[in-house]
Amino acid sequence: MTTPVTPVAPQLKDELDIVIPTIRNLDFLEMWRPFFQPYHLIIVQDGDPTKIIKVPDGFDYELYNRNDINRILGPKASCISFKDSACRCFGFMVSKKKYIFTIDDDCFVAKDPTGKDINALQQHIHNLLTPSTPFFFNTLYDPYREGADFVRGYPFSMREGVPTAISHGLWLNIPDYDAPTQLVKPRERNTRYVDAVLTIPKGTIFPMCGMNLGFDRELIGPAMYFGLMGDGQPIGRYDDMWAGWCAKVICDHLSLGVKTGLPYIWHSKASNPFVNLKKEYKGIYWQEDIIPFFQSVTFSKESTTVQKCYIELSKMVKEKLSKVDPYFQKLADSMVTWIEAWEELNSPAKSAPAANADAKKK
Ligand SMILES: O=c1ccn([C@@H]2O[C@H](COP(=O)(O)OP(=O)(O)O[C@H]3O[C@@H](CO)[C@H](O)[C@H]3O)[C@@H](O)[C@H]2O)c(=O)[nH]1
Ligand SMILES: [Mn+2]
Repeated sequence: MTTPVTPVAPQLKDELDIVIPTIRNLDFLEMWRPFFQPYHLIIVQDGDPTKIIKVPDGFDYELYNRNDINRILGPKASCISFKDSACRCFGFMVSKKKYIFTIDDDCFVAKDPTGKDINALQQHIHNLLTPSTPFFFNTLYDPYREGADFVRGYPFSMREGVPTAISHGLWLNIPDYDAPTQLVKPRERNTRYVDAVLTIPKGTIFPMCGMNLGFDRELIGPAMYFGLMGDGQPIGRYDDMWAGWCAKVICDHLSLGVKTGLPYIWHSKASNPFVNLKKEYKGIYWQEDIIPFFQSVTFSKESTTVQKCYIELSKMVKEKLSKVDPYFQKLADSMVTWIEAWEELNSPAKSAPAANADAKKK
């Protein structure tokens, strides 16, 4: 008599939301169906709210357009960008789950060197459920991976690692290049599959790309604000970068880990480099001042939570970056509005369904 096999529920099935910003369509979900269907989707529809976005049958989702964002946040909706992928952070705010995976609608399932489809979500879950090693570099890469370990000389007192807050995945085919690089290398494609996951060392910031990204919302969610970008703003396509710089300095202060590397997705659309140049050119020269600012950031010992760090950081942004451009005063204020909105939607007092009651659900 064969013992019945109890189906194994997909890992973190009820603890993870998949957040997708879209101004196009969701046809890409068909390819991800085997990996994504068990999970709840939060779709943030950007652009014209009267446009109907078709969600393929069989997916459990909630969808928010600009009207929903305005209705739910009221005046605080001013901190959520319009006409930029930055709008995705609204999905982070309304989620009630511990983990988030966010992916762009032009990212598809990639194949590993053996030709096997890569379950990017599963790899992000592994990255997030295993510790990081920001204080001492392990030369054999991820020591928590099957078939790897800490190398000789790695202090045993540090082998427990720290909780992982962010898992940053990469991209085959169209790499995440800035507009100038896209312009000079229009046909360059990334074909290199590097089979590694690395912890980004403490004290090092990095360019976080939002198109294939996982994070622990309870550990770092309030820092994952994608800033004021797109319509009405002097800058675009620095949404994920801004969030990455803020999140990393806060992770360093709170002893949380950030990993980069596997999983890969297949990025299919090269956005228009001329349009991108117009969106990001200010960021390209502002960042020469922004990076030294973040490298100099230190938090007070009173900043013991992400929210407290973020508010302290907003004050530093206002004080030290406003001389770069008045935009940073507005951004600093929006950072505070973001935290206020986050607290409003996520404080225990506010019942979870209320925040999602307005969403189009299925
Ligand atoms: O106004 C907009 C534009 C786009 N979106 C949605 O956001 C993602 C990314 O859009 P796209 O693929 O066109 O952008 P890329 O140039 O490939 O990548 C940039 O986007 C960020 C990474 O996510 C980062 O700034 C760059 O890497 C898609 O899902 C679009 O539908 C939008 O919502 N609003
Ligand atoms: Mn893209």
